[in-house]
Amino acid sequence: MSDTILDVANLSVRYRGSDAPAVRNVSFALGRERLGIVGESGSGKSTVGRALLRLLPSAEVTADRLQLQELDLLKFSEREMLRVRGRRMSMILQDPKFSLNPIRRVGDQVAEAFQVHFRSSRKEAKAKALAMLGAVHIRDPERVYALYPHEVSGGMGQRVMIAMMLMSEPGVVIADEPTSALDITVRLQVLGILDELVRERGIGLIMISHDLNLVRNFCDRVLIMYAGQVVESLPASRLGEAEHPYTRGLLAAQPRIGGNREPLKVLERRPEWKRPLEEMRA
Ligand SMILES: Nc1ncnc2c1ncn2[C@@H]1O[C@H](COP(=O)(O)OP(=O)(O)OP(=O)(O)O)[C@@H](O)[C@H]1O
Repeated sequence: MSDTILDVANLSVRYRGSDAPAVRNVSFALGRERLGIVGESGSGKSTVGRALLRLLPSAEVTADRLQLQELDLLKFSEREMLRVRGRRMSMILQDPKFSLNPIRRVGDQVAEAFQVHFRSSRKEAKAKALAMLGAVHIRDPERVYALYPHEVSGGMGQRVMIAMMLMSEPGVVIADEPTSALDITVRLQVLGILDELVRERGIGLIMISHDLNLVRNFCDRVLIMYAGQVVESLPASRLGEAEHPYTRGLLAAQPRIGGNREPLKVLERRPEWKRPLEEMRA
């Protein structure tokens, strides 16, 4: 891993009115790499992503450290966070339809992302938006610029969202299930674009997913979350050597093409799985 872009220590989140914290003592450092956060539904993955951007008005968020390059985010007011969100750290969500304004042309929305952050002229923002639509491999940027969100396919919409997010040249991108609504060929194209962001633009990418196989093949490192905690953290290439019983259970429950035709294993959760690997070893 190269130099640290984002450093998180003991991040915890409790939603108001809830007895148990949704996220407990999550720590990690992100470099110019692809970091996967994987875990079952409700394990707290998206809450981590939203807490980093402080998009949780109905929750109590605490941490010992939330450092984004030179910025100490723990000291930032809501007003100061407005300049961090989208500018220094961005998020891509599963369904672009919820993030795009349905009554405005997609190109104007991409251009606006530039105008807002850099206070540029409309002409300059349009030129930059067209270049960025080209950079995410949209073949005819002029034509796509003029389309409305309902006129673009899911994969094209996701590329438009990535272009919009890149306009501000963020250092960290959080992608929350960015490809789960896409078919397999389009999914591979979008993953290819995200991969380019890391290799060519040097961003740090956090890929939130429930798909262990995707994370194993795409990411450099993986954090495994269970019941709000990171129970194990390891290089993606060494996932097969995972030791935590929950991770081992997840791996055993993966369907395999071409494997023996056996009934798929069902994951039976145990109370002791709530202990991270280090505690189990101690
Ligand atoms: N706005 C909210 N108010 C109260 N509780 C919430 C809220 N959002 C999430 N939770 C709870 O926090 C826990 C973690 O949810 P989170 O969405 O982070 O999990 P996840 O791992 O991302 O799941 P999924 O894969 O289904 O998105 C869950 O128990 C969920 O019910």
